[in-house]
Amino acid sequence: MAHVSLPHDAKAGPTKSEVRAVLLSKLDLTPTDHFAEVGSCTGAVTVEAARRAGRVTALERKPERVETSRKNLAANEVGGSVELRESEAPEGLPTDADALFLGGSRNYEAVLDHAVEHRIDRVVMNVSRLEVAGAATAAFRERGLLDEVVQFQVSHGYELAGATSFDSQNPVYMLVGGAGEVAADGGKAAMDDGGAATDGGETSTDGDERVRGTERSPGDSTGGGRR
Ligand SMILES: C[S@@+](CC[C@H](N)C(=O)[O-])C[C@H]1O[C@@H](n2cnc3c(N)ncnc32)[C@H](O)[C@@H]1O
Repeated sequence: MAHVSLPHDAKAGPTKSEVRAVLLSKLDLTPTDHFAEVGSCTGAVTVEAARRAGRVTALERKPERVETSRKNLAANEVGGSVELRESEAPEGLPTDADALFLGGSRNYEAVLDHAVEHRIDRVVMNVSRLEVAGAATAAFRERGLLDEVVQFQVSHGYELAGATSFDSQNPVYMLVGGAGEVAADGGKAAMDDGGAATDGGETSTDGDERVRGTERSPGDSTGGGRR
């Protein structure tokens, strides 16, 4: 897959290429998918998504960043399948998306409500701030959306005195899940379970809260996992 070229920058973003690689593996986009994005900013994720999904609807609340997205999409010869909307989600979100990425966190609870209401199959949110990560994790769990919480940090090597040292990027918290299998009760049962699980670990045998995940180690205690 071609490199993403970003000749136009914004005051935020881009989502770094290694983070995008993990994000794209979680979103698992196919040519039949309609992908919705909250916070296109530089358009780095939008470009990669447009190369994989059949349709992309990308929202950005700041008009100058919509322009930046538009120019970077053009620089990567991506366009036809992408609808860029200047809008603050959940306003402007499509109701028929198969996958949703929250790159911006404003109104994220209402955005997650939209995902539940419209049964969006894959939902991923990237967070860099610790407090927001905690609150967003709870919001995913309360809605029965949470499959995985992934935290990672990328460092780039550089040469120092004939050896290799590293520059590290900020840690990323990636919340991964979806509403494709949320029960008809709107996730209420999962919410009730979540209530039990957020009691400071008192109900957990190993003091370790676990989410419904797909790739678990043998010692993991919870079952289920959608994919
Ligand atoms: C960290 S940047 C996203 C970076 C982007 N993924 C990229 O690669 O350039 C977050 C962006 O989300 C936008 N944003 C935050 N909340 C939003 C919302 N509810 N609706 C639309 N845009 C939002 C911000 O204006 C900002 O441009």
